[in-house]
Amino acid sequence: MSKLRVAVLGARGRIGSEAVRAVEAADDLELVAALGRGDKLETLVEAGAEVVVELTTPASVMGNLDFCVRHGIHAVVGTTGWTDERLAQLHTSLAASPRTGVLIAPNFSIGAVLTMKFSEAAARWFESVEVIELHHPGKADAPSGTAHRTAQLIAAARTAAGSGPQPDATVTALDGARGADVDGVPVHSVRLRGLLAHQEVILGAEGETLTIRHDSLHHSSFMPGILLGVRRVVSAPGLTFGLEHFLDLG
Ligand SMILES: NC(=O)C1=CN([C@@H]2O[C@H](COP(=O)(O)OP(=O)(O)OC[C@H]3O[C@@H](n4cnc5c(N)ncnc54)[C@H](OP(=O)(O)O)[C@@H]3O)[C@@H](O)[C@H]2O)C=CC1
Ligand SMILES: O=C(O)C1=N[C@H](C(=O)O)C[C@H](O)C1
Repeated sequence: MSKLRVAVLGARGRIGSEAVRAVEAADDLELVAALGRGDKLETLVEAGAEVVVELTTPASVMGNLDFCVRHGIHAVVGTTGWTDERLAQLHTSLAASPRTGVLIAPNFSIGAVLTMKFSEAAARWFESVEVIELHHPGKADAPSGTAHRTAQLIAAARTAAGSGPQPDATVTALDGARGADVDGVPVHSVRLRGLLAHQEVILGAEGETLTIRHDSLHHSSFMPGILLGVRRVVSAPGLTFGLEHFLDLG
């Protein structure tokens, strides 16, 4: 059986360099290009890449995806910074290339995907909920894409359940003390030497709290999800948002 031809964009970065090693180690995949900033995207076409793994920066991802989609190259995207406007732009590009698949995964680790699922399921049962994400100090964006998505899912679940606004009697606060407001859910970002990628969702009701915590201790935690995405995206045309759509979570 022929191997799937895979390229990595952001190949010299923290997660990109790990992805290069993971693709090289997979028997059914062939690494045909490993590009960093300044390298020509045309190399992807010359190398015959069928799938690109996009792990760059929010400033680069849209241009890279536009090129891939125009050339019918499927993409597995871990880069953060997704807004409704950006997703709408991507939908428009994909409409002109209907056989191309793009997976955007706010987080490729199974534990993080489950954290989002569990938080969404728990949200309706608790009056209060806050998200704390903790990352290495080299991270460019805050809050993390995972925390943003988690808060959106929690907020949607609360709305669907008819939950009211969260109790909070704060009258005065220093700027930032109550975190960022994502659809009514406070999200707090910690940047600390020694950490990699961690998240806690704390839910509270009268007399009890529930804490759902996930820790990525090494970039290897993201690799099974990236490889699954690469193998599945070739037969999933259009936009898939979230790795959970490629997992059988019951
Ligand atoms: N979904 C998930 O599970 C995960 C997502 N991420 C996300 O992935 C992204 C990268 O994270 P991380 O590896 O830590 O960041 P790094 O800064 O370590 O890596 C990004 C790399 O992309 C390169 N780059 C920038 N622009 C381009 C371009 N146009 N073409 C090719 N390469 C480019 C950078 O080069 P230079 O250094 O020269 O600027 C750098 O080497 C972030 O958005 C992060 O949040 C990270 C981990 C897991
Ligand atoms: O930059 C990182 O490191 C990570 N980015 C993603 C995010 O913003 O959620 C995924 C994971 O948290 C690691």
